[in-house]
Amino acid sequence: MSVAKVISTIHEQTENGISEVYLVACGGSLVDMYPSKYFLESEAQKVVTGLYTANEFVHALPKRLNKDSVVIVCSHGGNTPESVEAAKVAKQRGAHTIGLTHNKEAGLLKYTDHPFLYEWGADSDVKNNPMAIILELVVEILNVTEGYAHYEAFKNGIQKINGIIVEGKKLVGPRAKAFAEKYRSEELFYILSSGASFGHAYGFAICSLMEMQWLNAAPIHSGEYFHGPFEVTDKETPFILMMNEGRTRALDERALTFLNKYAAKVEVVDAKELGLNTIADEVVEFFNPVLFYSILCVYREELADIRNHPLETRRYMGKVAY
Ligand SMILES: O=P(O)(O)OC[C@H]1O[C@](O)(CO)[C@@H](O)[C@@H]1O
Repeated sequence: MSVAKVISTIHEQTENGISEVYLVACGGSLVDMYPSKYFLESEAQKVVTGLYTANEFVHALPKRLNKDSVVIVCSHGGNTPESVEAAKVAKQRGAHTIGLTHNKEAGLLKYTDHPFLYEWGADSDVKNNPMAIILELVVEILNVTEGYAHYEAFKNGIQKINGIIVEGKKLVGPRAKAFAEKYRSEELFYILSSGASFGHAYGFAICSLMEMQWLNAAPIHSGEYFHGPFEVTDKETPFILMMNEGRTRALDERALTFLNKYAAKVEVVDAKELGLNTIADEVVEFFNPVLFYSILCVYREELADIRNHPLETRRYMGKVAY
């Protein structure tokens, strides 16, 4: 079933229209949901949104959850116990569950009213990857519940984003190599961004650097940088700044101005330079994280290569009990 059909079907089944959207997952899958939380919190006047790591959803279930709620659960492998349990709990409460996974045998599907088996891999069009599908789901929810004035502009952006990424990857290829060469021996990185992309600052820190490279890392919201974190700025500490297109660019620019003055190890990934501004102004900000995820994959691959630490290497995950 298409995204639009799934949402209209759910909407017709509700008593008073969809009232809440809960976005629930773990790790990288949770990161993919952040742009949708940002979108709904920014654009919706009535629909309430919650973003939960799955185990917190299970242990601290929101009281608002009801039969007019939509719970979107994403699990790449489809069997993360916390995520499967979250879908089960949501279903028990009578909510409408949408499950996204790359595994057609996923345990998650047992508790999913509306499944999406998505594409994955470097060759897939990003509009068929979970981050874009979840964004489309929430755009559709907003459109059926309250109406969304920039619906067509958003749809247009969805058609454009993969082409922008293909060109962007070519542009950053040599830079990512130089980045890996320069930073190969660093053990700590701070990752800055804002708006819809803050989730990806968090994701690059916890998944790409901590999980996949066993490096220390922390995300910093570009706005929050001036409210504590900037005190650690010096010429030795590396910062990666993802600069957004759209309303929160001013926050990223302010951070850049300070970093240019007081830091020396600053890597900038700029959505404007990468051509994101060909997407309409009203919706462009929601596409920043889709771009940054793919572009930062080029950086992490170069880093993994030069450090001789494959991205799949794990010490604990799938090896010990936890
Ligand atoms: O998306 P899934 O399969 O539920 O996996 C969640 C897991 O995947 C990762 O995001 C990436 O390996 C882990 O952080 C997390 O434990």
